[in-house]
Amino acid sequence: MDSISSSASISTPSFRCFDPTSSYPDVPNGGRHFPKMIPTANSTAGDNFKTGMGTRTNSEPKIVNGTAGYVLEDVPHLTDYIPDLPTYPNPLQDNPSYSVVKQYFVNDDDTVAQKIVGQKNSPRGLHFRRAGPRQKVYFESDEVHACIVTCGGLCPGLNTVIREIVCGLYYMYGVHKVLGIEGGYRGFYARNTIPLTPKVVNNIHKRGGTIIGTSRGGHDTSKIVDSIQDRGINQVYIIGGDGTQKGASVIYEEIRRRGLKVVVAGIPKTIDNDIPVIDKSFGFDTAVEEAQRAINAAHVEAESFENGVGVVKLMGRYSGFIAMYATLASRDVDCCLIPESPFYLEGAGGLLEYVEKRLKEHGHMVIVIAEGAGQELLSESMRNMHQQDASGNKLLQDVGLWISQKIKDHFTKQKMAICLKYIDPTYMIRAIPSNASDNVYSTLLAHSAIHGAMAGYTGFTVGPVNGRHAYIPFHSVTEGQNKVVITDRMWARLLSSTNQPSFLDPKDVLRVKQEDETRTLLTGGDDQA
Ligand SMILES: Nc1ncnc2c1ncn2[C@@H]1O[C@H](COP(=O)(O)OP(=O)(O)OP(=O)(O)O)[C@@H](O)[C@H]1O
Ligand SMILES: O=P(O)(O)OC[C@H]1O[C@](O)(CO)[C@@H](O)[C@@H]1O
Ligand SMILES: [Mg+2]
Repeated sequence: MDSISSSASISTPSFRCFDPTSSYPDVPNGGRHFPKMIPTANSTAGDNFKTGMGTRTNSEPKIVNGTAGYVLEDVPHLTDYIPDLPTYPNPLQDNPSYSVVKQYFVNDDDTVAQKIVGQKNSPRGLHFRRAGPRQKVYFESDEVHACIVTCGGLCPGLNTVIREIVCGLYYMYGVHKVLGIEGGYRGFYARNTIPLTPKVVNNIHKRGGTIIGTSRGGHDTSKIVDSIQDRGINQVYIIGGDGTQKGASVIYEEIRRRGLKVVVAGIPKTIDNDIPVIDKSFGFDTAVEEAQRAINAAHVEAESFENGVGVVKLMGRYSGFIAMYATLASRDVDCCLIPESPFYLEGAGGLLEYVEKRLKEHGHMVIVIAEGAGQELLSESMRNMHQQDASGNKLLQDVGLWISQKIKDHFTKQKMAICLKYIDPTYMIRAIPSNASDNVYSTLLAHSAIHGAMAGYTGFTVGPVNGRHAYIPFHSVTEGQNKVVITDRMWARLLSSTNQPSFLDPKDVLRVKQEDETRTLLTGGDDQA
């Protein structure tokens, strides 16, 4: 990367740090004491955010500009705020399994492009630091005290990620101290910890759920970092969705503010596949596969009865990827409804007209609906717009029940007998163990996170970008949401496979296209294949 010049916005140390284990009576914090910090000249840079300890300062994004429109969105490193840290040779170089690999270590300058489709004169665009083992590490094996926490909803593969962090640290880096934090973020200060060894985690990948438990809500940054500091933890692996990664980001900022040699590594989890930048989230494939079983049941029921209608509700709060992929894979679905594509019931081109047409032509039909679809149509009485869960996520009404009732009411009025079966497999598709490909994917995620942490990178989420694993700054994955783009080819494929109406008039199509163009310009990413 000789041609690359650093821009002025590269973050520089905000604090000089002292021994994290010592305490100073002159730094009060609710009766506890933290290592003394000396703010440096640029410690006021960045945006302010509030936590339990008052107004704090966010570190700035690390942006590196190169030639021909090359931009690197880099991740923080411990040496950004703790200069002169000693380094050690990577123990992997003596590992018999890995020493045979030609060029095992990743070149420090390697980056991964977010946009891989280009034209002759198009700018090179956004890049992320390539994940993988480095020649030098910033921790000695017996110095590492790692912890793992899982937050948010369940997802197939959670146990595999936990297993592979424990085994990877143990077998690749000789790290023997790993703690499981019980019950999500609040577990740091309100629950017990579980020592995790390769023996404890040996068989857990065959089970659904998470052996260390999870929760929503309960994110008290100060208490979490106090607990990290008190326990002498110096590598924090945080597995969770968009909310969790936001939580990880503020934990990282607080750790940095205190000047601690503690890395924070996020592993993105969400069966909804709604985390931006990364290709796909782990557990998604498994969930889609399981959803097929529900669709299959709905189809068998529907085709066995006169005017049979099968309705299947699948997860997907804001993003309809599970519904879209399950529909495309199944080929038995006549209509797929997702949050990104508004629809209407009555009148010409509406859903009820389509159901009637389909029943008259085929005698049966299957509808797949994502839980977040059509929420705006639910009547006021059914809506609970202001209800939220413990993490502040909007609570949704059961759109599957609602749409089933609307279809029944319509055909009662038409005096046409139908036989409707509603299947709600919601939790079944996320409470199962991961399939083979998600197991392998989860293993790679865990390994990428470990390599990054050992190499001193921090404040990052790991994930594949165009097939290559990369370290991605938290803000890149928390500032947006991955959604089905209904003007891209994948949704068109779906429409052509189901033959359903698009429910859009030409004006809507134009508006949606314009929104998508703005999105592509802002993110610099490619359209959905
Ligand atoms: N803005 C935020 N700042 C700090 N912590 C947050 C924030 N949003 C959510 N969290 C914390 O992250 C944890 C998980 O959040 P949430 O319940 O939204 O699940 P998630 O990680 O988004 O996963 P899922 O995909 O299941 O929704 C909770 O403990 C919550 O308190
Ligand atoms: O009932 P819970 O645990 O809040 O989870 C439901 C939500 O979790 C998700 O699966 C995301 O993890 C959403 O699709 C769904 O709305
Ligand atoms: Mg979420």
